[in-house]
Amino acid sequence: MTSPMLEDHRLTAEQQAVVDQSWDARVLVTAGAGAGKTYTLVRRLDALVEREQLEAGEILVLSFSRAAVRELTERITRHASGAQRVRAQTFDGWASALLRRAYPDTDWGTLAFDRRIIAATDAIDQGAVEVGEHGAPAHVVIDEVQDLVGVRRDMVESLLDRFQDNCGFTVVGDSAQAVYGFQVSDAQERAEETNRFLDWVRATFSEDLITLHLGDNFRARTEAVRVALPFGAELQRLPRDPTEAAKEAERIHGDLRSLLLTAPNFGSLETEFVLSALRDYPDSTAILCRDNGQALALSGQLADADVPHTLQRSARDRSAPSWIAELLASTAASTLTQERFCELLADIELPVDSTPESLWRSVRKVARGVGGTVDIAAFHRALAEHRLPDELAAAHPSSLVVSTVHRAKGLEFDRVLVVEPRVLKEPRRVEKKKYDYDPAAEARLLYVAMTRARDDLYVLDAPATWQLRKDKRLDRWYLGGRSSWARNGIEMLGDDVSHEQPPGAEDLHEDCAKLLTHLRTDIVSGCPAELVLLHDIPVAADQSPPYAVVVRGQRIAVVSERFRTDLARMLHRGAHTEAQKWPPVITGVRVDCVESVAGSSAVSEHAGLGAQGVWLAPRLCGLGRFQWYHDRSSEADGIEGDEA
Ligand SMILES: Nc1ncnc2c1ncn2[C@@H]1O[C@H](COP(=O)(O)OP(=O)(O)OP(=O)(O)O)[C@@H](O)[C@H]1O
Repeated sequence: MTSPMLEDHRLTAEQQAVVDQSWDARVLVTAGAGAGKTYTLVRRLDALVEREQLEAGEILVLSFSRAAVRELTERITRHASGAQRVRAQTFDGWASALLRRAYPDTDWGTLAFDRRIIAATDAIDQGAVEVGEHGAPAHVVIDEVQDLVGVRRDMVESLLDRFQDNCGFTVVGDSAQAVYGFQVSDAQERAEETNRFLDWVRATFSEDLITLHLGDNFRARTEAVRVALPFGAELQRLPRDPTEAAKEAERIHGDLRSLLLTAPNFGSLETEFVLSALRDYPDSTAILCRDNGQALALSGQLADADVPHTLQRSARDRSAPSWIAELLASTAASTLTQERFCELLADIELPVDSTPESLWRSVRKVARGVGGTVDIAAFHRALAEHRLPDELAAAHPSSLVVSTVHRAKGLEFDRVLVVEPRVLKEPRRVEKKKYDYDPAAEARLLYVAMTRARDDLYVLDAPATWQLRKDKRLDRWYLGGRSSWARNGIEMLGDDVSHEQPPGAEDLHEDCAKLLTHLRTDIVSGCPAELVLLHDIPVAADQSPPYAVVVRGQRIAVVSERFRTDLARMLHRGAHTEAQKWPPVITGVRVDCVESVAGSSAVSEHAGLGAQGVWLAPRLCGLGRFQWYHDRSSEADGIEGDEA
């Protein structure tokens, strides 16, 4: 998505002013969309290392999402010179690493994300940062501060507060792009969160805070994609009073929507002409949706029409690329030198845009061995504990991405198709004029969507999604039907495939090594898959029976306990006399990628894969559709009519 940005740009005077501040300066940078905030940050990192002589480890770079961190890391690799070793991390990634270092005996992996952040805030207050590997930071850089709300805001405030005597910072944000307020569930608290971090920075560091603004827009290369930019300033200035702000935001949303509807209409994904226009485009395209239900529906339509694309994952959905398992399985050594590491990678297919050297740098961040080597046991542990550096764990996007606007924040594409937004309705008066949606969030989302394009902005017909709903208990979308109890499909998530054993190990007749070769060589992203019921006996009282993951008639994995439990909860209809029925086949599933999995060496050895304790497994995505009859020709009846 950002690959065209290989060139180094000449900084504007405003950008240069950010870069030129000394290491101990407290700098707040505000700017609209596409003003070059992230780009300027990378150049600032260079200056901090080269001119201000800070060590890479003394600079803490934090951002909200893995996509943003990947973006920052890619830009550091491309544009930075001195700052090559500076490491950007998500707030959650940094907090987890801090806790593991400070309290190595606690199993932090079992704690919910927000609880970990709260524990990390406590750890900061107890002095855990100072005693860590790099000690107190000399400079903290934070991108996207507008999304710093709730417990994460508390954590960063504690951090800056604690080190304020001897630490500079550069915080960068655009309040017009604050779209993660929903992390705070209470509506009143959420309204109070808007601009709260920025207000805190201004109040706490009022004496020497340097406030700078970037006024240009460099992303938009055509007039057509600049239409939304003037609304940035209006969104930044929303009134403080919640009722007034809601009214104003509703007006802005209406204006943005009208403008979008004047953009060329791309049509509907049901038209062959539209599908081929997506297939044949050589540069990057994003289809931006209001919610994941729309994204699932559109991605399903593209998959049915064989249009290659990626469904953008959630920021928390981490997967480890397949080269890691292949590398670890290819050596019995306990440490690797850079030379040996690169030599082993020569025979392994690597992700686009990465080199053995860039991967070496990333791996060394979590598996530093003595004498400049990589420690294999530490690398294995990082893989098993899901704490690979963010840039390794983020999925590499394809040239066509279907994403929610939330997941596309901070990214840019040559061509953007925004799904036609709904008209915001008058507030329902049920609860004293309270809105059942957040008008300011809706307006900001539309602004973010309309400012992602470099060249072309289109409006895309909204797909029919009335049957798609979210099961909040499970945090999954499902395909409903006319009756409220209808359940005709289930959203596939990243951890729906069992990682307990290597694929095939549960079946004594299967040759696991052969199956892994099949996964490595024949299974590609986007492969259609189905889930096939293995037998009718539930694995446990609260779980469904097991399902096999089948691609082109071959079983390549089995589903996880999480999937079986969620399916059982989704299909359970309370006390009734009939025996629970399970869909014999679930179709419409796709392979998102083939990923690396770390497990016990005894398990891998037992499966005939050697003692390294690593293997490959498919990762699934898409909307699985329940086929209640073995006869596939009755698929349509199954989807609409047969409520489980
Ligand atoms: N001085 C410059 N001259 C030319 N292009 C620039 C300059 N600064 C940044 N750019 C380019 O402008 C585009 C937008 O920059 P960037 O993504 O850093 O903006 P941003 O403010 O972080 O965007 P947003 O907040 O909307 O995500 C990038 O392609 C970047 O390479």
